Amino acid sequence: MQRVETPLYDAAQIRQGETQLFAHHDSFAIMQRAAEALLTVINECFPLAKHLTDNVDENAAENITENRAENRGTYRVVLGCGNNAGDGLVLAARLKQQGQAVICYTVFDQPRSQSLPPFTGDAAQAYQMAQDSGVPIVPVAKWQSQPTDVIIDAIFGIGLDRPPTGDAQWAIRAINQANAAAVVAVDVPSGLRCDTGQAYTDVADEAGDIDSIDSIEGADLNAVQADMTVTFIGDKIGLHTADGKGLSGQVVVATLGAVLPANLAEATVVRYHCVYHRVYHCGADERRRQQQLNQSGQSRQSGQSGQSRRFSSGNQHKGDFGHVLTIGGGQGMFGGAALAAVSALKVGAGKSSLYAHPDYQSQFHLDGTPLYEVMRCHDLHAIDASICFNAICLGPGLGRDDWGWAQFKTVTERLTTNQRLLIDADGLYHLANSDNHSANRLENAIAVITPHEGEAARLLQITVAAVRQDKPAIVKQLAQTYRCIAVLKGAGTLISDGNSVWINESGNVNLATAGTGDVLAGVISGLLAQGYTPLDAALQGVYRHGLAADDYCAEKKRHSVNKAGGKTLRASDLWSYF
Ligand SMILES: NC(=O)C1=CN([C@@H]2O[C@H](COP(=O)(O)OP(=O)(O)OC[C@H]3O[C@@H](n4cnc5c(N)ncnc54)[C@H](OP(=O)(O)O)[C@@H]3O)[C@@H](O)[C@H]2O)[C@@H](O)CC1
Ligand SMILES: [K+]
Repeated sequence: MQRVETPLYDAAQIRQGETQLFAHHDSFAIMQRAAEALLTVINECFPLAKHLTDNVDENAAENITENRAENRGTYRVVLGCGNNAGDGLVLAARLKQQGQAVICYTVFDQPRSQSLPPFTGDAAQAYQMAQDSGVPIVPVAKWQSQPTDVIIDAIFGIGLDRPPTGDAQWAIRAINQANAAAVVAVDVPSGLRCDTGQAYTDVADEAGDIDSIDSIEGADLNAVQADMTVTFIGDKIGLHTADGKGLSGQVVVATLGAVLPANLAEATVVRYHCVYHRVYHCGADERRRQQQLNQSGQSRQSGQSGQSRRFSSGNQHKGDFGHVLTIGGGQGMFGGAALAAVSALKVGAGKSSLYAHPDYQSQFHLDGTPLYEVMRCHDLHAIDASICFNAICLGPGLGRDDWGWAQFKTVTERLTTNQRLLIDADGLYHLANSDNHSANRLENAIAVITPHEGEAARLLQITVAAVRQDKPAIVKQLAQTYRCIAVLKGAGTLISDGNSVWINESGNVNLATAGTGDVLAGVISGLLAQGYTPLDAALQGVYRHGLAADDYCAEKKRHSVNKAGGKTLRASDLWSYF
């Protein structure tokens, strides 16, 4: 499988790109290029309204009908006070020149002196251009809820540095509630922090305790929900993770002629997706090499592209594909461990064993169905995990009680060098509560940890709100602190080896369902057992897990961003799509 990576940048790096551009080009010409890129995308993607609802006031409907009869669209451009607004103003002028019905709304007060333009620099020139083209420019107080083809959000771009308040906040809400066929964000959806993907909210951002997601769940986002974002100079981190993944819609990059560093090592964060070759063939030499690696317990060197050690000569034994031991399933919590153990098999592990609470030792069942394919492990002390198992998956449904803690201790105290280990769920709870000894032992193991935001907060002894403030930095910190590969789960899941950060492209809101994390733990463990490096196992596991959810949605004809909020996926549904 080949991994395709594209660099993502933060605002400071984008500003460097701007500086390079301005050394050779007039800055207003660059703004015009930005507007031209917006115009092209809007004309191609949203050629007149398609989805106006019936629920509109009559006058507005007449206007729309009139415009439609003349083959004209209606466009509303909402302006802030900086160059993001400048882009919007030039776009408005160009739309007007094309004969479209366009109106601009300003969210900031007009200057006290009417002789001064409300904008400065390039945005002032853009304002003049829009006025000369006859574009009406009115305060946002005149906003009426009437249907529109396209709303263009040009309030804030990379210059946003504090929560939107007053008219800006009001305008963001108005855009989100508007009856528009599409909302196009200029550069960045307003209210979204482009470096981290965290949106401002209507409640204090510092709210939230360690491990408590609920305390800040449900806050209204104070940011524009876009269908499409046309972003300039280079692609931005915040458009692909955390709140940004859902708020940005489809992202289109217009470089405007800027050349940012192509060397991925220079970019702090990359976005990736994987290209699949469904059948892996390899010759005798490769098989021999894989056997040697197996025997020595060494990991395969990772590269830009990771190839599976699986091969399809048709002459392999199930032992050739790795054996996973899942340790979990405390009292009343068997389901998570079972999901993980089966998932390891679904991604190609040869064998899967499960060590669970004695309550479950007689027979393994999931939803009433016996798990024939999962073997029982009876005594953790009696095994030498490094010999019997190629990977250990520690934590799904383990429980936070004494039994769970005892199993955690048994495993971590017996970790041998190069033991392949994934820690998830309650395993992470115990890791956070154990002394540094356990973290140090992870250094010797080939380890992957898979926390969600709450677990990450606990592992770093900070609040969930602090995790959300900068997830790219947090995932790196997790990898460095625990000396392993860290996977920070959520929209736009992040993976880090302590140096670089990857953002996964696959997956959708349906994955926010009980048990999907257990499936991911099993998937990554299954790949670890097959000989993937921990980084490849994490990257490919997260990608394949997301892709399975995307395939599920495509098949059920349910879209990944479901504005109605309906979620129908059950964790075990993913198995059919691996
Ligand atoms: N330069 C280029 O090459 C190109 C630039 N381009 C475009 O320019 C955009 C960047 O423009 P920008 O720097 O003027 O910042 P922008 O995002 O418009 O914000 C304006 C000002 O708002 C203010 N402010 C911030 N937060 C606030 C808040 N919550 N509430 C109220 N005010 C707030 C803050 O000013 P302050 O009030 O702090 O003085 C800030 O400076 C970029 O995203 C792209 O679209 C493209 O044309 C491509 C070429
Ligand atoms: K914007």
